[in-house]
Amino acid sequence: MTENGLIRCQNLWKVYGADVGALRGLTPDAARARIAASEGWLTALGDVTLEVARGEVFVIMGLSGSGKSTLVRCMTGLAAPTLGDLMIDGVNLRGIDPALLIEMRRHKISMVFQDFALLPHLNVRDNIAFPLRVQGIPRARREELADRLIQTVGLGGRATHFPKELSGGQQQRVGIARSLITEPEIWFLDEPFSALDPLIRDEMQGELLRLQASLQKTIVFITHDFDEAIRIADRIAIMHNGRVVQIDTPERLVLAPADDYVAAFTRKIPRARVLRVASVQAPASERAAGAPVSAAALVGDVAARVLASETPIPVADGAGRIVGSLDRRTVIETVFSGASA
Ligand SMILES: Nc1ncnc2c1ncn2[C@@H]1O[C@H](COP(=O)(O)OP(=O)(O)OP(=O)(O)O)[C@@H](O)[C@H]1O
Repeated sequence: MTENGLIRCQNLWKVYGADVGALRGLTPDAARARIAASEGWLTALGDVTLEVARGEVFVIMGLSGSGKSTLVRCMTGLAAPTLGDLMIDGVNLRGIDPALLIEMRRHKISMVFQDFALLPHLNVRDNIAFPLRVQGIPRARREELADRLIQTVGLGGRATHFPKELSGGQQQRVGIARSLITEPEIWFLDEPFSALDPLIRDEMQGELLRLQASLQKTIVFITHDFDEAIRIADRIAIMHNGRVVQIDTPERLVLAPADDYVAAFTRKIPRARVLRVASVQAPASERAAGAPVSAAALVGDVAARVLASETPIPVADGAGRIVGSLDRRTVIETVFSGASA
Protein backbone atom coordinates (compact mmCIF):
# COMPACT_ATOMS: atom_id res chain seq x y z
CA MET A 1 0.00 0.00 0.00
CA THR A 2 1.21 3.47 -0.77
CA GLU A 3 0.12 6.67 0.88
CA ASN A 4 -1.06 8.01 -2.50
CA GLY A 5 -4.32 6.12 -2.76
CA LEU A 6 -7.34 8.38 -2.43
CA ILE A 7 -9.38 5.28 -1.58
CA ARG A 8 -7.66 2.48 0.32
CA CYS A 9 -9.27 -0.80 1.33
CA GLN A 10 -7.23 -2.91 3.73
CA ASN A 11 -8.28 -6.51 4.41
CA LEU A 12 -11.92 -5.62 3.99
CA TRP A 13 -14.60 -8.19 4.82
CA LYS A 14 -18.36 -7.93 4.59
CA VAL A 15 -20.16 -10.94 5.97
CA TYR A 16 -23.94 -11.35 6.13
CA GLY A 17 -25.68 -13.70 8.56
CA ALA A 18 -27.04 -14.08 12.07
CA ASP A 19 -24.70 -13.01 14.88
CA VAL A 20 -21.90 -11.68 12.67
CA GLY A 21 -21.59 -8.93 15.28
CA ALA A 22 -19.78 -11.53 17.39
CA LEU A 23 -16.78 -11.14 15.07
CA ARG A 24 -16.14 -7.60 16.21
CA GLY A 25 -14.23 -8.39 19.38
CA LEU A 26 -12.00 -11.03 17.76
CA THR A 27 -8.49 -10.64 16.41
CA PRO A 28 -8.35 -10.62 12.56
CA ASP A 29 -6.96 -14.19 12.52
CA ALA A 30 -9.63 -15.48 14.88
CA ALA A 31 -12.34 -13.68 12.91
CA ARG A 32 -11.14 -15.20 9.63
CA ALA A 33 -11.09 -18.66 11.19
CA ARG A 34 -14.61 -18.13 12.51
CA ILE A 35 -15.87 -16.97 9.06
CA ALA A 36 -14.27 -20.00 7.40
CA ALA A 37 -15.95 -22.32 9.90
CA SER A 38 -19.42 -20.76 9.73
CA GLU A 39 -21.97 -22.58 7.63
CA GLY A 40 -24.79 -20.09 7.38
CA TRP A 41 -22.87 -16.90 6.66
CA LEU A 42 -22.43 -15.27 3.29
CA THR A 43 -19.11 -13.62 2.52
CA ALA A 44 -20.02 -10.75 0.19
CA LEU A 45 -16.48 -9.33 0.46
CA GLY A 46 -13.54 -11.51 1.46
CA ASP A 47 -10.26 -9.90 2.37
CA VAL A 48 -10.26 -7.12 -0.22
CA THR A 49 -7.14 -4.98 -0.29
CA LEU A 50 -6.81 -2.35 -3.00
CA GLU A 51 -6.28 1.29 -3.61
CA VAL A 52 -7.64 3.76 -6.11
CA ALA A 53 -5.31 6.60 -7.10
CA ARG A 54 -6.36 10.22 -7.31
CA GLY A 55 -7.66 11.01 -10.79
CA GLU A 56 -7.95 7.34 -11.76
CA VAL A 57 -10.88 5.73 -13.57
CA PHE A 58 -11.19 2.45 -11.66
CA VAL A 59 -13.64 -0.07 -13.08
CA ILE A 60 -15.06 -3.00 -11.09
CA MET A 61 -16.26 -6.06 -13.00
CA GLY A 62 -17.42 -9.54 -12.05
CA LEU A 63 -20.35 -11.88 -12.38
CA SER A 64 -23.64 -11.10 -10.69
CA GLY A 65 -23.31 -11.59 -6.93
CA SER A 66 -19.50 -11.28 -6.93
CA GLY A 67 -19.57 -8.34 -4.51
CA LYS A 68 -19.20 -5.26 -6.73
CA SER A 69 -22.08 -3.25 -5.26
CA THR A 70 -21.15 -4.29 -1.74
CA LEU A 71 -17.64 -2.97 -2.25
CA VAL A 72 -18.92 0.35 -3.54
CA ARG A 73 -21.52 0.53 -0.76
CA CYS A 74 -18.70 0.12 1.76
CA MET A 75 -16.62 2.79 -0.01
CA THR A 76 -19.50 5.25 0.17
CA GLY A 77 -20.32 4.49 3.78
CA LEU A 78 -23.73 3.01 2.85
CA ALA A 79 -22.65 -0.35 4.29
CA ALA A 80 -20.32 -0.92 7.23
CA PRO A 81 -17.50 -3.45 6.67
CA THR A 82 -17.54 -6.41 9.05
CA LEU A 83 -13.75 -6.30 9.34
CA GLY A 84 -10.93 -4.22 7.93
CA ASP A 85 -10.21 -0.61 7.16
CA LEU A 86 -11.47 1.69 4.49
CA MET A 87 -9.73 5.03 4.16
CA ILE A 88 -11.07 7.87 2.03
CA ASP A 89 -8.39 10.54 1.65
CA GLY A 90 -6.82 9.43 4.91
CA VAL A 91 -10.07 9.24 6.90
CA ASN A 92 -10.96 5.78 8.18
CA LEU A 93 -14.68 5.07 7.67
CA ARG A 94 -14.59 2.47 10.43
CA GLY A 95 -15.98 4.08 13.53
CA ILE A 96 -16.30 7.44 11.77
CA ASP A 97 -18.40 10.09 13.51
CA PRO A 98 -21.81 9.93 11.74
CA ALA A 99 -21.82 13.72 11.31
CA LEU A 100 -18.46 13.56 9.53
CA LEU A 101 -19.72 10.75 7.29
CA ILE A 102 -22.76 12.84 6.31
CA GLU A 103 -20.47 15.77 5.61
CA MET A 104 -18.27 13.56 3.44
CA ARG A 105 -21.24 12.19 1.51
CA ARG A 106 -22.54 15.69 0.90
CA HIS A 107 -19.29 17.21 -0.29
CA LYS A 108 -16.54 14.76 -1.12
CA ILE A 109 -18.25 11.82 -2.79
CA SER A 110 -21.30 11.27 -4.92
CA MET A 111 -23.09 8.35 -6.53
CA VAL A 112 -24.96 7.68 -9.74
CA PHE A 113 -27.21 4.62 -9.88
CA GLN A 114 -28.57 2.61 -12.76
CA ASP A 115 -32.17 3.61 -12.07
CA PHE A 116 -31.49 7.40 -12.17
CA ALA A 117 -33.41 7.90 -8.86
CA LEU A 118 -34.79 11.30 -9.90
CA LEU A 119 -37.47 13.03 -7.87
CA PRO A 120 -40.58 12.88 -10.10
CA HIS A 121 -42.24 16.02 -8.72
CA LEU A 122 -39.20 18.24 -9.33
CA ASN A 123 -38.21 19.65 -12.72
CA VAL A 124 -34.75 19.19 -14.24
CA ARG A 125 -33.28 22.30 -12.63
CA ASP A 126 -34.64 21.47 -9.17
CA ASN A 127 -33.58 17.82 -9.41
CA ILE A 128 -30.03 18.87 -10.25
CA ALA A 129 -29.99 21.55 -7.54
CA PHE A 130 -31.48 19.24 -4.90
CA PRO A 131 -28.20 18.29 -3.14
CA LEU A 132 -27.50 22.01 -2.69
CA ARG A 133 -30.97 22.53 -1.21
CA VAL A 134 -30.09 19.85 1.36
CA GLN A 135 -26.93 21.84 2.11
CA GLY A 136 -28.99 25.01 2.65
CA ILE A 137 -27.48 26.93 -0.30
CA PRO A 138 -29.71 29.91 -1.27
CA ARG A 139 -32.03 29.35 -4.23
CA ALA A 140 -30.46 31.90 -6.60
CA ARG A 141 -26.99 30.39 -6.16
CA ARG A 142 -28.12 26.79 -6.56
CA GLU A 143 -30.12 27.62 -9.69
CA GLU A 144 -27.13 29.37 -11.18
CA LEU A 145 -24.95 26.31 -10.59
CA ALA A 146 -27.68 23.95 -11.83
CA ASP A 147 -28.14 25.97 -15.02
CA ARG A 148 -24.42 25.77 -15.71
CA LEU A 149 -24.47 21.98 -15.34
CA ILE A 150 -27.58 21.72 -17.52
CA GLN A 151 -25.44 23.13 -20.32
CA THR A 152 -22.48 20.90 -19.44
CA VAL A 153 -24.50 17.70 -19.82
CA GLY A 154 -26.27 18.88 -22.97
CA LEU A 155 -29.75 19.51 -21.59
CA GLY A 156 -30.02 23.16 -22.60
CA GLY A 157 -33.68 24.22 -22.99
CA ARG A 158 -35.00 21.48 -20.72
CA ALA A 159 -34.58 23.10 -17.31
CA THR A 160 -38.30 23.17 -16.58
CA HIS A 161 -39.14 19.72 -17.93
CA PHE A 162 -40.16 16.99 -15.49
CA PRO A 163 -38.47 13.57 -15.47
CA LYS A 164 -41.43 11.84 -17.13
CA GLU A 165 -41.06 14.21 -20.09
CA LEU A 166 -37.47 13.06 -20.73
CA SER A 167 -35.96 10.05 -22.49
CA GLY A 168 -33.91 7.53 -20.50
CA GLY A 169 -30.65 9.08 -21.71
CA GLN A 170 -31.83 12.56 -20.78
CA GLN A 171 -32.90 11.35 -17.34
CA GLN A 172 -29.50 9.84 -16.77
CA ARG A 173 -27.88 13.15 -17.78
CA VAL A 174 -29.95 14.80 -15.05
CA GLY A 175 -28.67 12.13 -12.62
CA ILE A 176 -25.10 12.81 -13.69
CA ALA A 177 -25.50 16.58 -13.39
CA ARG A 178 -27.07 16.18 -9.95
CA SER A 179 -24.18 14.01 -8.81
CA LEU A 180 -21.70 16.65 -9.94
CA ILE A 181 -23.31 19.73 -8.43
CA THR A 182 -21.60 19.36 -5.07
CA GLU A 183 -18.25 19.18 -6.92
CA PRO A 184 -17.36 15.81 -5.42
CA GLU A 185 -13.82 14.59 -5.52
CA ILE A 186 -14.82 10.98 -5.91
CA TRP A 187 -17.54 9.88 -8.25
CA PHE A 188 -19.11 6.43 -7.80
CA LEU A 189 -21.14 5.07 -10.69
CA ASP A 190 -22.98 1.75 -10.30
CA GLU A 191 -23.91 0.53 -13.80
CA PRO A 192 -25.08 4.03 -14.68
CA PHE A 193 -25.69 3.36 -18.37
CA SER A 194 -26.94 -0.22 -18.41
CA ALA A 195 -30.60 0.75 -18.79
CA LEU A 196 -29.85 2.84 -21.87
CA ASP A 197 -29.98 1.70 -25.47
CA PRO A 198 -26.59 1.15 -27.16
CA LEU A 199 -26.38 4.41 -29.10
CA ILE A 200 -27.26 6.57 -26.10
CA ARG A 201 -24.95 4.47 -23.96
CA ASP A 202 -22.11 5.15 -26.35
CA GLU A 203 -22.89 8.84 -26.26
CA MET A 204 -23.00 8.87 -22.46
CA GLN A 205 -19.63 7.12 -22.25
CA GLY A 206 -18.21 9.85 -24.48
CA GLU A 207 -19.82 12.43 -22.20
CA LEU A 208 -18.26 10.79 -19.14
CA LEU A 209 -14.80 10.83 -20.74
CA ARG A 210 -15.26 14.46 -21.72
CA LEU A 211 -16.31 15.39 -18.19
CA GLN A 212 -13.43 13.40 -16.74
CA ALA A 213 -10.95 15.19 -19.03
CA SER A 214 -12.18 18.59 -17.88
CA LEU A 215 -13.03 17.89 -14.22
CA GLN A 216 -10.33 15.31 -13.30
CA LYS A 217 -12.47 13.35 -10.86
CA THR A 218 -11.51 10.06 -9.30
CA ILE A 219 -14.06 7.60 -10.69
CA VAL A 220 -15.12 4.18 -9.42
CA PHE A 221 -17.36 2.58 -12.03
CA ILE A 222 -19.20 -0.75 -11.93
CA THR A 223 -20.11 -2.34 -15.23
CA HIS A 224 -20.87 -5.74 -16.77
CA ASP A 225 -19.89 -4.53 -20.21
CA PHE A 226 -16.31 -5.03 -21.41
CA ASP A 227 -16.65 -2.60 -24.29
CA GLU A 228 -17.61 0.04 -21.76
CA ALA A 229 -14.83 -0.99 -19.36
CA ILE A 230 -12.02 -0.89 -21.90
CA ARG A 231 -13.22 2.41 -23.26
CA ILE A 232 -13.12 4.23 -19.94
CA ALA A 233 -10.86 2.30 -17.51
CA ASP A 234 -7.36 3.06 -16.40
CA ARG A 235 -7.49 -0.18 -14.42
CA ILE A 236 -10.07 -2.91 -14.01
CA ALA A 237 -10.64 -4.97 -10.85
CA ILE A 238 -12.10 -8.41 -11.51
CA MET A 239 -14.17 -9.81 -8.63
CA HIS A 240 -15.14 -13.43 -8.01
CA ASN A 241 -17.09 -14.68 -4.98
CA GLY A 242 -16.34 -11.59 -2.94
CA ARG A 243 -12.63 -11.56 -3.71
CA VAL A 244 -10.66 -9.30 -5.99
CA VAL A 245 -8.77 -11.74 -8.19
CA GLN A 246 -6.85 -9.26 -10.35
CA ILE A 247 -6.45 -5.53 -10.75
CA ASP A 248 -4.76 -4.47 -13.95
CA THR A 249 -4.94 -2.49 -17.16
CA PRO A 250 -7.22 -4.02 -19.79
CA GLU A 251 -4.10 -5.00 -21.76
CA ARG A 252 -2.50 -6.82 -18.82
CA LEU A 253 -5.74 -8.64 -18.03
CA VAL A 254 -5.71 -10.06 -21.56
CA LEU A 255 -1.97 -10.76 -21.73
CA ALA A 256 -1.43 -12.08 -18.21
CA PRO A 257 -4.69 -13.23 -16.60
CA ALA A 258 -4.10 -14.18 -12.95
CA ASP A 259 -6.15 -17.38 -13.17
CA ASP A 260 -8.57 -19.37 -15.35
CA TYR A 261 -11.50 -17.29 -14.16
CA VAL A 262 -9.95 -14.05 -15.40
CA ALA A 263 -8.86 -15.77 -18.61
CA ALA A 264 -12.42 -16.97 -19.23
CA PHE A 265 -13.84 -13.63 -18.21
CA THR A 266 -11.63 -11.67 -20.60
CA ARG A 267 -11.74 -14.07 -23.55
CA LYS A 268 -14.34 -12.03 -25.39
CA ILE A 269 -12.43 -8.76 -25.19
CA PRO A 270 -11.57 -7.57 -28.70
CA ARG A 271 -7.78 -7.76 -28.51
CA ALA A 272 -7.07 -5.17 -31.15
CA ARG A 273 -8.80 -2.64 -28.89
CA VAL A 274 -6.62 -3.35 -25.84
CA LEU A 275 -3.28 -4.62 -27.09
CA ARG A 276 -0.64 -2.02 -27.87
CA VAL A 277 1.72 -2.38 -30.81
CA ALA A 278 4.63 -2.89 -28.39
CA SER A 279 3.03 -6.12 -27.13
CA VAL A 280 2.73 -7.78 -30.53
CA GLN A 281 5.47 -6.27 -32.71
CA ALA A 282 8.29 -8.26 -34.35
CA PRO A 283 11.93 -7.13 -34.19
CA ALA A 284 12.94 -4.23 -36.44
CA SER A 285 13.24 -5.43 -40.03
CA GLU A 286 15.07 -4.16 -43.10
CA ARG A 287 11.97 -4.95 -45.13
CA ALA A 288 9.89 -2.47 -43.10
CA ALA A 289 9.03 0.68 -45.02
CA GLY A 290 6.92 3.80 -44.72
CA ALA A 291 6.22 6.22 -41.89
CA PRO A 292 6.51 4.43 -38.52
CA VAL A 293 3.56 3.66 -36.23
CA SER A 294 3.84 4.30 -32.51
CA ALA A 295 4.69 1.41 -30.18
CA ALA A 296 2.12 2.84 -27.77
CA ALA A 297 -0.74 2.84 -30.31
CA LEU A 298 -3.58 0.32 -30.05
CA VAL A 299 -3.28 -2.36 -32.72
CA GLY A 300 -6.84 -1.61 -33.82
CA ASP A 301 -5.96 2.02 -34.45
CA VAL A 302 -3.11 1.19 -36.85
CA ALA A 303 -4.62 -1.95 -38.40
CA ALA A 304 -5.95 -0.29 -41.55
CA ARG A 305 -2.56 1.20 -42.37
CA VAL A 306 -0.66 -2.04 -41.85
CA LEU A 307 -3.20 -4.07 -43.80
CA ALA A 308 -2.92 -1.67 -46.74
CA SER A 309 0.87 -1.97 -46.90
CA GLU A 310 2.74 -4.57 -48.96
CA THR A 311 5.68 -4.44 -46.53
CA PRO A 312 5.86 -4.44 -42.73
CA ILE A 313 5.62 -1.00 -41.13
CA PRO A 314 8.40 0.23 -38.80
CA VAL A 315 7.46 0.77 -35.13
CA ALA A 316 8.90 3.76 -33.25
CA ASP A 317 9.10 4.45 -29.51
CA GLY A 318 8.22 7.79 -27.89
CA ALA A 319 11.62 9.23 -28.83
CA GLY A 320 11.19 8.29 -32.51
CA ARG A 321 13.69 5.39 -32.39
CA ILE A 322 12.77 2.39 -34.51
CA VAL A 323 12.16 -0.46 -32.06
CA GLY A 324 10.32 -3.04 -34.14
CA SER A 325 8.11 -3.79 -37.09
CA LEU A 326 4.49 -4.74 -37.59
CA ASP A 327 3.21 -6.89 -40.43
CA ARG A 328 -0.20 -7.85 -41.78
CA ARG A 329 -0.16 -11.33 -40.37
CA THR A 330 0.39 -10.11 -36.80
CA VAL A 331 -2.42 -7.59 -37.15
CA ILE A 332 -4.81 -10.20 -38.54
CA GLU A 333 -3.91 -12.63 -35.76
CA THR A 334 -4.46 -9.94 -33.14
CA VAL A 335 -7.79 -8.88 -34.61
CA PHE A 336 -9.10 -12.43 -34.81
CA SER A 337 -7.56 -14.09 -31.75
CA GLY A 338 -10.14 -14.47 -29.02
CA ALA A 339 -12.90 -13.24 -31.31
CA SER A 340 -14.21 -16.73 -32.01
CA ALA A 341 -13.72 -18.06 -28.46
N1 LIG B 1 -28.21 -6.91 2.67
C1 LIG B 1 -27.78 -8.14 2.31
N2 LIG B 1 -28.07 -9.21 3.06
C2 LIG B 1 -27.64 -10.44 2.73
N3 LIG B 1 -26.90 -10.71 1.63
C3 LIG B 1 -26.58 -9.68 0.84
C4 LIG B 1 -27.01 -8.35 1.13
N4 LIG B 1 -26.52 -7.53 0.15
C5 LIG B 1 -25.85 -8.32 -0.70
N5 LIG B 1 -25.88 -9.60 -0.30
C6 LIG B 1 -25.23 -10.74 -0.96
O1 LIG B 1 -23.87 -10.42 -1.15
C7 LIG B 1 -23.39 -10.96 -2.40
C8 LIG B 1 -22.78 -9.84 -3.20
O2 LIG B 1 -23.82 -8.97 -3.63
P1 LIG B 1 -23.54 -7.67 -4.51
O3 LIG B 1 -24.85 -6.96 -4.68
O4 LIG B 1 -22.41 -6.93 -3.94
O5 LIG B 1 -23.11 -8.33 -5.90
P2 LIG B 1 -22.87 -7.64 -7.30
O6 LIG B 1 -21.58 -8.17 -7.82
O7 LIG B 1 -23.02 -6.17 -7.20
O8 LIG B 1 -24.07 -8.25 -8.14
P3 LIG B 1 -24.91 -7.63 -9.37
O9 LIG B 1 -23.98 -7.58 -10.53
O10 LIG B 1 -25.99 -8.65 -9.56
O11 LIG B 1 -25.42 -6.29 -8.94
C9 LIG B 1 -24.60 -11.61 -3.07
O12 LIG B 1 -24.54 -12.99 -2.83
C10 LIG B 1 -25.78 -10.99 -2.36
O13 LIG B 1 -26.86 -11.89 -2.33
